[in-house]
Amino acid sequence: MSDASYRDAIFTTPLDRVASFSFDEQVVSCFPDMLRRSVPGYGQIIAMLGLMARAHLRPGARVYDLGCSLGAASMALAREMAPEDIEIEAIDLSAPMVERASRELAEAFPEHRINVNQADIRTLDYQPAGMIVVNFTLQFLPPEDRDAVIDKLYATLEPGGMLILSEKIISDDPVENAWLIERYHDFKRANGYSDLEISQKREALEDVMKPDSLNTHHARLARAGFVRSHTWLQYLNFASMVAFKAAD
Ligand SMILES: C[S@@+](CC[C@H](N)C(=O)[O-])C[C@H]1O[C@@H](n2cnc3c(N)ncnc32)[C@H](O)[C@@H]1O
Ligand SMILES: O=C(O)C(=O)C[C@]1(C(=O)O)C=C[C@@H](O)C=C1
Repeated sequence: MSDASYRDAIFTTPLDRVASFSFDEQVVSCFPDMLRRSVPGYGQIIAMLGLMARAHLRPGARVYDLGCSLGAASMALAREMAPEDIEIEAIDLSAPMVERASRELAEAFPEHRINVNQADIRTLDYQPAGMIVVNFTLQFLPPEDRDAVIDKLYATLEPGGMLILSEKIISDDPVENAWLIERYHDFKRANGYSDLEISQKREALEDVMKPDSLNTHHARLARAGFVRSHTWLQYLNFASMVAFKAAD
C-alpha cells in the first residue's frame, strides 16, 4: 500500500446501508485528512504533547501512545525529545494502522526507541510509564470497559506520572449539547463535508462511539486515584484533559 494520504471521500455517495465505522484500509488511506477536517483542535493537541513531555517527563521514561493510529502523537513526542530521553510504546488494535505507523515512525525517527504493536488496550500487559497519551481512543471502547482501562493506566503510571486524555464529549445540558453539535456540523461543512457526508458518518459512528461528558471523565479519573485532572483544551464538542498521579 502507498503511504500517500488521500482526501476523505468515504461518505460522499448515498449508501443503502451505512456500515459501522471501522479503522480499515479505506480509513487508513485518508486518515490524516479525516482528522484534520473532523476534529476541532486536533493539530493544537498534537502540537502540545511534546511540550507536555518536556515539562513533566523524567528523562528516559516510557510513554504509551494508546490507539496510536498512524502515530501522530508518537511523532510529535519524538520530534520534541532526544532519543535517550524517551521510549515510546505505540499501540493500536487495527492491523493496517499498525503496519503503516511502524513503517513511518521507523523512517522518520530511526534513532528513537519506538515500538509499535497491535494489541487491545483493555488487555495489554502494561510496564511502568511516566506519561500516557489516549488521544480520541477511549471513546471507541464500550462504556462499561472504560473504568477498568483508566484504573489500569493509573496503576501503570509512575508517581508524578501524567495522563493526557482527548475525547469527543457530550454536554450534560441538552441545550448546550444541541448547540455544540450544530456548530460542530458547521465546522465540518466549512471544512468541505456535505450534509450527506455528515449524516452518514454520524450514522456510522452511532453504535461504535459513545462519548462521555467532561463530568463523567473527571469523576472517572478521580475515582481511579488521580490527584488532580483538568481540561486544558475544549473546542466545540472536543476536549483534552490532563491528569496527574501524586508524586511519592
Ligand atoms: C480516533 S483514532 C486515534 C487517533 C490517534 N490517537 C491520533 O492522535 O492521531 C482511534 C484509534 O483507536 C484504535 N482503537 C480502538 N479501540 C482500541 C482498542 N481496544 N485497543 C487499541 N486500539 C484501539 C483504533 O484502531 C483507532 O486507530
Ligand atoms: O467525524 C466525527 O463525527 C468524529 O467524531 C470524528 C472522529 C473522532 O472523534 O475520533 C471520528 C472518527 C474518526 O476516528 C475520526 C474522527
